[in-house]
Amino acid sequence: MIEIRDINKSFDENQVLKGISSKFESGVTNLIIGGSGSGKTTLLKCMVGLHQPDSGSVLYDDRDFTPMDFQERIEIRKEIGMLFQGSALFDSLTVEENIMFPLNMFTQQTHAEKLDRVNFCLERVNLEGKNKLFPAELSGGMKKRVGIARAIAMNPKYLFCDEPNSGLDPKTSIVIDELIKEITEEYNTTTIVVTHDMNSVMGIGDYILFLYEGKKFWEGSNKEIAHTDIQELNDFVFASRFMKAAKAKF
Ligand SMILES: Nc1ncnc2c1ncn2[C@@H]1O[C@H](COP(=O)(O)OP(=O)(O)OP(=O)(O)O)[C@@H](O)[C@H]1O
Repeated sequence: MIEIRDINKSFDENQVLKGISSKFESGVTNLIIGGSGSGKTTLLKCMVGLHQPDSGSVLYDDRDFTPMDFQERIEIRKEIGMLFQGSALFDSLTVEENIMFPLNMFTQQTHAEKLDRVNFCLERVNLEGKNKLFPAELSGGMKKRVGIARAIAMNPKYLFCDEPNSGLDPKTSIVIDELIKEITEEYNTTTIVVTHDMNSVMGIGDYILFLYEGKKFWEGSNKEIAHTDIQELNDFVFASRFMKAAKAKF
């Protein structure tokens, strides 16, 4: 479980995060949603230590991450898997080398042990045998799956996904969403997904945190979101004519 308490973050005069508190449970998919510029990525970066919040705390299973120095954070960092926007694979490395990267960095395992783990992760994302391909030889959906395989290589307790569906067609997006949900439930990870994708919200949003102008505006599940009367949330989630019509049928 990850808890954030009263997170504030400004860039010069621009206060981007305004006192955000929330709890993200393990074994469920937690989504952070909100319009462009509402502070989603900044919050994610504050949580993983890429930004230092001005005030507030981030607790990983009761371990306060915020006051820790670089060295102290390493233990928690080893427990974090990240799926970056655009997959962020190393183009000059093969699929196998990409997935092995965190194992080389953080473990003392033998090559055979690391290869076993790579093969296990590749199988888990349905890409067995693709070890020697380079990212340029993969489709967008395959790249995301390799990104997920790399993110789970260290058997993480915490999984962060930044816009996992960006650039994917709707069908492939659902495959990626389902994979994230399955992995979360199978390994009981605390999973946090930043997304714009309303199919993800309705499909896998066990817990949803809606940010609006840097504030926590609403929290709840995908079942509850269909019945909310909050104008700002409705305008965001049910923005299209199709979604408005679909909502009327819930
Ligand atoms: N490193 C930075 N320096 C200065 N301002 C920043 C920085 N990072 C983000 N901001 C500002 O913080 C605000 C929120 O940005 P953020 O990227 O967190 O929003 P977002 O909700 O993730 O948006 P999007 O959905 O478009 O990715 C924006 O006004 C942005 O310009």
